[in-house]
Amino acid sequence: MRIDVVSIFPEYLAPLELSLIGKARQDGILDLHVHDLRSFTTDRHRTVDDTPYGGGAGMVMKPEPWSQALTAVAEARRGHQGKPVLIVPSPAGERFTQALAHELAGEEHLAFACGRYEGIDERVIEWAGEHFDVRPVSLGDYVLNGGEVAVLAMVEAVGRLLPGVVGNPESLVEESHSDGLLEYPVYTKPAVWRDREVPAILLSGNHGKIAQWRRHEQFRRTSERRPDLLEVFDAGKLPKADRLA
Ligand SMILES: N#Cc1ccccc1Cn1ccc2ccc(-c3cc(N)[nH]n3)cc21
Repeated sequence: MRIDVVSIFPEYLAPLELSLIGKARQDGILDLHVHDLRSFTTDRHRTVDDTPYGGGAGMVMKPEPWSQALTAVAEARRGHQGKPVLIVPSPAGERFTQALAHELAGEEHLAFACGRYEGIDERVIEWAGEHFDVRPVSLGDYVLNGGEVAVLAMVEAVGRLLPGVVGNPESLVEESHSDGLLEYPVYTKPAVWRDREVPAILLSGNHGKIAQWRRHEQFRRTSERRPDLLEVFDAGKLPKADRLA
């Protein structure tokens, strides 16, 4: 997979050189390119923002540097099938979920446009639709100062799903949200720590009972912490009788 990220703070994406994503880049699984939006400006001051039409606080990102940057990104993949996906982090986007991470992990090429200030001139989003499948995406119902933090999270969530990135693919199966539920609690040595014991069932060696206990814990946790997920789960999946299977 190729990933292009455009930002006025390219150094914000440096953490993507570390750990599993960094190794995926070294292994050639992930081909990540970070572009400084200011390198696509033409004025002496390398201007990327201006005052908003209609007034209001803050500044808005100018359209022309973005069109130059995104054209360069689209041309980097010319000749490949279909339109690349352009993810535009935004408080006004569709919610980023594990399901969307899986969908994006199936793409050949992802581009991310990191806005700042009060956002990117809306005409860029409209124009970009000629060259990309444009997806405004929200990390959650809170406001960040820009798109970079959201891109770090999304690149990690998508990258770890690519074959060969996570050592044991089995670990991707039972984690939170993979089956619509939160994951069960995990424990390791010592068996007793500060007078707190590991649940005895986990030391029993009875794998059927352990699986049953873990499933029950998934439902208990999800019911306590994210009852909204249970509604979705119930609407779409197992009959109640199997819920604690
Ligand atoms: N746009 C905007 C905006 C609007 C009002 C106030 C502050 C901003 C800052 N901002 C500029 C770019 C940008 C990108 C993504 C987010 C973002 C995503 C999630 N999930 N929260 N915040 C915010 C971003």
